Amino acid sequence: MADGRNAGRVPVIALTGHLGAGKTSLLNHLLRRPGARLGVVVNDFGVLNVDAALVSGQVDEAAAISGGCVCCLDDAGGLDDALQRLSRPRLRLDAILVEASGVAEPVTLSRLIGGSGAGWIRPGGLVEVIDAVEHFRTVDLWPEPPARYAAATLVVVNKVDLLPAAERDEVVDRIRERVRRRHPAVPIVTARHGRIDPALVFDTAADEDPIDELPLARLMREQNRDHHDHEHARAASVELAGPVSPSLLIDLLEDPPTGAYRLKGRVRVRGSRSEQGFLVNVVGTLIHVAPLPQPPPVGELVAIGMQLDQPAAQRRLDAVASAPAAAPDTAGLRRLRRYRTLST
Ligand SMILES: Nc1nc2c(ncn2[C@@H]2O[C@H](COP(=O)(O)OP(=O)(O)OP(=O)(O)O)[C@@H](O)[C@H]2O)c(=O)[nH]1
Repeated sequence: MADGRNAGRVPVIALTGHLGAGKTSLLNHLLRRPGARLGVVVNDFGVLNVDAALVSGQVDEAAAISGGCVCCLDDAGGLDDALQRLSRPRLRLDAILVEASGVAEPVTLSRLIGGSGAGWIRPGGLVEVIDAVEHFRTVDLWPEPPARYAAATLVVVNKVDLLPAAERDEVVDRIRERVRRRHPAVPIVTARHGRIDPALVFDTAADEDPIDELPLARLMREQNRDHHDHEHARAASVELAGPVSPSLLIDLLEDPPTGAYRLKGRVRVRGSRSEQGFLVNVVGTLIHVAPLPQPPPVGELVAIGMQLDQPAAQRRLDAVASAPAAAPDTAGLRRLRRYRTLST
């Protein structure tokens, strides 16, 4: 999605989890992924605990919040300032990652990001990292599952390598069951050292991206080609040669294909006078619709998820691509504009 950088707001993704759950490991893993320009906000008293080479190579500007936990600051001024700085268009970031301190409250943090008036950003999801070994001793201690599960758009059950092999499935199932009780639809993946597929979290460069735009990315991509350290997400995509039906598009955004964690696209719709372009993004239940300066000559829709039912997702995307959109669909346009208004 080459012009997404210029047209869309920068997604802000929060990484939360109890002390020592593996947030920094997950952050480092994401930063190691070539092909994305990332900004990082940590509220760890200014200590950016990532490899210095990675920071200088891939992160354009790191903003650190001092003064403790972001969600405890009176006016969240620290977070807003950091997001303001990192979302400046000249940085052309693909995503901003906020690593919360181990005591941050995910529900509050998610509200702070969602309600932030800072810069050109949009909420990009909240990844809750769970320590599979310590979880029932530290976080999930009461009969009711913790409220923090409800704020997550993705749950990563980390440190599964430290569970005795004979107990692994049982413990992971128990965590899954507790999370599901609070948040039935949230995707849950397991990981070692936070190694999840970065495609779940942000857009990464495709092999066909121009070499001079992302030289470092290309280099690392080539180096990493045969080095698979995580399970890959599945994806389905479709090219949109013509305008789409806004009603069908919104139906898709509100009820994504089974197993789709992210859905994104650039589309053209027919208005009463002219065609308009929109950038759409779904993460979990977050829907974001932004106008594009120009309708894209050719659009696309992409669905991504670890447990994506790929053939079913392909059928849903193909249905949007092939449905006739000859006449302006007034009711659909109204629904699309409502999301656009909610997204600003
Ligand atoms: N064996 C194993 N160790 C892990 C895994 N993930 C993280 N660790 C280790 O656990 C420790 C804590 O991991 P971090 O990534 O620093 O955790 P954190 O959530 O950022 O910690 P705080 O910032 O202190 O809250 C580090 O020593 C990691 O190397 C994992 O999946 N397996």
